[in-house]
Amino acid sequence: MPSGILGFPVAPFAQNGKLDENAFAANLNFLLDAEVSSLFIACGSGEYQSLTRSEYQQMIEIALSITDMKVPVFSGVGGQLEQALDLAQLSQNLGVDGYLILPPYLVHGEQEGLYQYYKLIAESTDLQAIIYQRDSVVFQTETLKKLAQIPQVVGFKDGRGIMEQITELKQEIGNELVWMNGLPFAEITQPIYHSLGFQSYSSAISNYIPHISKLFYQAIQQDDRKTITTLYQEVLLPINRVRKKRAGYAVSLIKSGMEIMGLPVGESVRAPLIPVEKEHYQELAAILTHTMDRFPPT
Ligand SMILES: O=CCCC(=O)C(=O)O
Repeated sequence: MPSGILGFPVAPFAQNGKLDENAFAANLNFLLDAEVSSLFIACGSGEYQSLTRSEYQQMIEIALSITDMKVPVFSGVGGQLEQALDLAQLSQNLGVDGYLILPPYLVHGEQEGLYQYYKLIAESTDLQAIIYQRDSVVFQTETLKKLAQIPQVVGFKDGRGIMEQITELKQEIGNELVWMNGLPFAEITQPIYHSLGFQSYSSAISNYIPHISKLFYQAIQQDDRKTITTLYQEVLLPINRVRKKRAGYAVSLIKSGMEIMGLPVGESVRAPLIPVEKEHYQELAAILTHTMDRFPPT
């Protein structure tokens, strides 16, 4: 199971709205050069909800080809149950190492229903399965305990940030799972999650300023409070303030950050996401200019 900084590439779309395979490959190579511990393909930042089945397959095939087993590759599966089961099988057939099970869409489930949804998907293949708590899903301890008993279930990723709940989950279930911080801008809360024993997190900014991700991760590991505070004040909190200005900026701001840093991605996102507005784009550009001046990549 991966630990440390988890890479979550985007799904670049060309001017014609189609998946830009070359830009996607460039994003993957950039993340590999940044030494992320693993790649999570077609998840939230990869606009899972908007991909066609063939785009999904293309992204996984490109990722497996480029990584060439250098790092583990996980895919996103979820939403409508039958689609999730189909994509889980496709992921296994293509050769991924595991998948992140995203929540169901449109409906809120009772605990028993959530248990059955994640169990059916996790048991549908032999792959490593990571339970992703986000949006409509909040697990009770007993539910996650039962899921942790499923052999394929190896990890839990939190995207809700309910501190009391995840403290109890971690204390009650412990080392039966690998624990990951999966909040939209995980660096912001990672010092807290680290203290709870969550050693890994999905890093959106590793798509465009990976040296900051690594600097921050190392500062947390070494309890270097001075560096943590400096990065919070000068980089992370300013970016997060822009991210919070519009729904969906957790994804579209990644593409703008990559565009500003000269990475070939294009800014288009698929509805209901919206591209970053000019004013916010300029705010992010100013933050990144300051970031590169103050913390140049070594
Ligand atoms: O990129 C940050 C969050 C990534 C994530 O959890 C997802 O893509 O689902």
